[in-house]
Amino acid sequence: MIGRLNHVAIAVQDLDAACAVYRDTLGATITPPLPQPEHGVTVVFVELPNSKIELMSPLGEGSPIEAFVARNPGGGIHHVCYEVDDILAARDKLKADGARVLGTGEPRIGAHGKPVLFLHPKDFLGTLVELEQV
Ligand SMILES: C[C@@H](C(=O)O)C(=O)SCCNC(=O)CCNC(=O)[C@H](O)C(C)(C)COP(=O)(O)OP(=O)(O)OC[C@H]1O[C@@H](n2cnc3c(N)ncnc32)[C@H](O)[C@@H]1OP(=O)(O)O
Ligand SMILES: [Co+2]
Repeated sequence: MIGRLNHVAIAVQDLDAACAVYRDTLGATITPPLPQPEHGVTVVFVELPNSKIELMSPLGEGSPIEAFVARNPGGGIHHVCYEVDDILAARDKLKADGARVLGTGEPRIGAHGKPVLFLHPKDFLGTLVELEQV
């Protein structure tokens, strides 16, 4: 069901400092910061030849990454995002298998303008999983 790895996300408190690490120290190409108010984060993508790293910091009140960043003040890997062809079919299969789909259970538009859903980390080996329909 899952296809390519779309991105690995790293949550940080200070997005500028995180960008400096990837741009200046690691020599990567990064995109400009993109506020995602519906998701409560500001994101920057690090463009790699075979995938992407999503650097993100909390935006606004009640950000879903607030608690994670408080627990990991120096930053930490937050989620992995896999591509799927049909996000509703994937969701329905996962729900039937007992996986917890987060939020309302309805896909929302993510940072790439495509529908995304999140799956509870406790159901996937301690790793928060994002699905993106491509
Ligand atoms: C823009 C878009 C895009 O790419 O297009 C994005 O990525 S937006 C990316 C931001 N959006 C999201 O993450 C949306 C989905 N996420 C959520 O709804 C939330 O972050 C939850 C996954 C429900 C966690 O929320 P929160 O940390 O407030 O809950 P909590 O403190 O009660 O944590 C419950 C348990 O889950 C664990 N836990 C929490 N976040 C975790 C994570 N990222 N990875 C692994 N485990 C995690 C906690 O340690 C805790 O375990 P213990 O009970 O053992 O202590
Ligand atoms: Co993401």
